[in-house]
Amino acid sequence: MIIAADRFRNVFPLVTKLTTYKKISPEQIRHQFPLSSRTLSKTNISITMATYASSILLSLPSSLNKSNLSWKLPLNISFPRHHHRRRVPPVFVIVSMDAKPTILVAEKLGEAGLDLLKGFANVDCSYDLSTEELCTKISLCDALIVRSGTKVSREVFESSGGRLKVVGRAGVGIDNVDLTAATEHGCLVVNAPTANTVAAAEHGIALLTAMARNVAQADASIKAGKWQRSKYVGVSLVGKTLAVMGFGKVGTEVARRAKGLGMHIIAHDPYAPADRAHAIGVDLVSFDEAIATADFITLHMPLTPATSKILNDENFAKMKKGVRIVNVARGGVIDEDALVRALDAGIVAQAALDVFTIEPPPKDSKLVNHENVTVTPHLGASTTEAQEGVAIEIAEAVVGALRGELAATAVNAPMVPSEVLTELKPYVTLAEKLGRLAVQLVAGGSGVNAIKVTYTSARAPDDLDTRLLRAMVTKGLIEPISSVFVNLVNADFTAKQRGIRISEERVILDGSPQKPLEAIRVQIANVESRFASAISDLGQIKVEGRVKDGIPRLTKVGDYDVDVSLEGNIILCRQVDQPGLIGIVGSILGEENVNVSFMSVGRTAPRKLAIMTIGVDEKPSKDALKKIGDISAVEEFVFLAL
Ligand SMILES: NC(=O)c1ccc[n+]([C@@H]2O[C@H](COP(=O)([O-])OP(=O)(O)OC[C@H]3O[C@@H](n4cnc5c(N)ncnc54)[C@H](O)[C@@H]3O)[C@@H](O)[C@H]2O)c1
Ligand SMILES: O=C(O)[C@H](O)COP(=O)(O)O
Repeated sequence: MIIAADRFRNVFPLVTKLTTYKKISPEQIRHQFPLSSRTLSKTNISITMATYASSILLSLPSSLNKSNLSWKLPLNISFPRHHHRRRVPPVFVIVSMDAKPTILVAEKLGEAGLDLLKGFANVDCSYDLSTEELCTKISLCDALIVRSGTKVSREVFESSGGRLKVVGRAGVGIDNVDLTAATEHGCLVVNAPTANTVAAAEHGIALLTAMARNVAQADASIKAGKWQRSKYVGVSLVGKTLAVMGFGKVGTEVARRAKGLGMHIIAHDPYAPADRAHAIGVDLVSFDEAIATADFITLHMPLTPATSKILNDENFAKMKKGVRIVNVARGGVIDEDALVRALDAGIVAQAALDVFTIEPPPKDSKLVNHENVTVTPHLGASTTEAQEGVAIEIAEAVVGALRGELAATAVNAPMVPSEVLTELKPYVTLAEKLGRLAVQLVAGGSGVNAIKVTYTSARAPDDLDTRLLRAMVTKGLIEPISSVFVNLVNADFTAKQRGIRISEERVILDGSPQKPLEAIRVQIANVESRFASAISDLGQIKVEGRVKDGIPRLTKVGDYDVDVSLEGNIILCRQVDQPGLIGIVGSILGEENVNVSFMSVGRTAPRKLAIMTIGVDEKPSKDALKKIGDISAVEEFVFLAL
């Protein structure tokens, strides 16, 4: 008997000439035949002997030409001897006879994208799968496409048994995909970062106007048989100040549209170039100014450790009484309990929310049920047009990745030849951390657009491929301030898209070229710094590092020499060099139970200005940082997370 998955019916006529067959689904096959078996590889045919005495699973690789199959089964298989003794006819379970890969589409995808996929692969559209069902199916799939509703957890990668090569996220945010697990399982993750921008911006405007005119509440009221004209008097938008928090792709499009409504637009984005904002008549302002002057606030920043619950009790208290808030970014950027308190206190007059910390939110959520709150179920990207665009963008990315092409929207680390990686590993870490440090030294409102990376090395340029290092500097520069994930594949693309120019310079040293590099320097031009001492005499933020005994170390900040290992978090202080200061700072941190991993002082001359570098395992509280700032000898300081 031959048991085969339904999609191989096109080959059944061949088979049925020899025997009878029964159609069952791949899940039934897995269920019926435990496949924890050994795999034999013979020529290009892999044969798995199921542990079931009378079953054999054939898995024919996609490279095999079907017309070559002679059906002289069992080809190279020798049956377990007891088969013959017991005269049990063998059961052949055919799970893959097809030249095409299989793509599982686990959430609804636009037709144009599906057509593109179908031209290349077997496409299995199965929606609303439970985790168990997804884990069962995944072992038969080469690629998986999801939106934000499917959790692609470690369990999914483990269940794939190594077959899953690509996960495509049909949208921007990939918080639902376990990237670490994907990378560990050698699975590329790609997303579609641009096709839903306009849809998200339009939804932001829809919520803004619907909220201001009580559209949802009035609609519910009239449907409940009421006619409450005076209850639902709204507010006008024209002439009001709208603060756009996060001036990236979506924020910029919201700003453009709100200008057309006659609103006055300000924006806060520590990393957006001011000239791009000015070009559309928007002023970039500080966070505090934005929230204190706005009549309406619209959120468009990514969810990162720095933006998590950024709208909290403390910041609601700084807002104009009666402010109105729109969120189509991520639920986690608002402290939802604090928002309920601010609504009850009348600080926030209304809120319109598309996204929630937990999705779907609990039925009894006070926030969702608040009468001054308008909600939609994460619909920002849900227009026909955006979903067609996203579907095409993701289908092209997934097909390209399955073909082995480099993906411009890859979000996790690509494979790097192991010899290259082994040699460059500490420099890769150094490059990323220098990028992270440099961008955190930029003062809000400065914009980041001109970066220079200098490599000092005794190697000839041809013997040192700096693409990986440049990508890692870019990753360090962009990831702390964005929802974008950067790697070797997408680094240049991402930098260009954000208007960041990265130039490279090589300084060739005399001497032994044994070490790939002596030092890496990262400079950011045309910006102000949160830590003035980080500005070099050339007027640029400058950080430099070296690898010593395999450990990446920071060796220069601005024109000051320092020497600290790049791990944990760092507090940089500029102070007048004097005895006892290290002790004072140490005890402030000690009182807070913040573990100090190292302290080092680099000075220009005894009792003159010095830079103290303090490594801390935890982030000190605001109070502790303030106490450090209040020490009279401390002229400036900054906390930097690595
Ligand atoms: N509701 C939806 O369906 C929907 C659709 C698309 C995007 N989104 C979400 O919207 C957000 C923005 O998406 P995008 O495509 O514009 O991303 P983007 O990366 O283009 O823009 C994000 C901007 O936020 C800025 N930023 C970073 N940290 C900041 C901070 N602390 N304060 C202010 N600004 C900060 C960045 O510099 C960047 O310019 C993301 O969270 C994304 O997941 C939601
Ligand atoms: O991150 C995104 O692209 C948006 O939040 C849209 O998510 P969705 O594809 O689940 O609508």
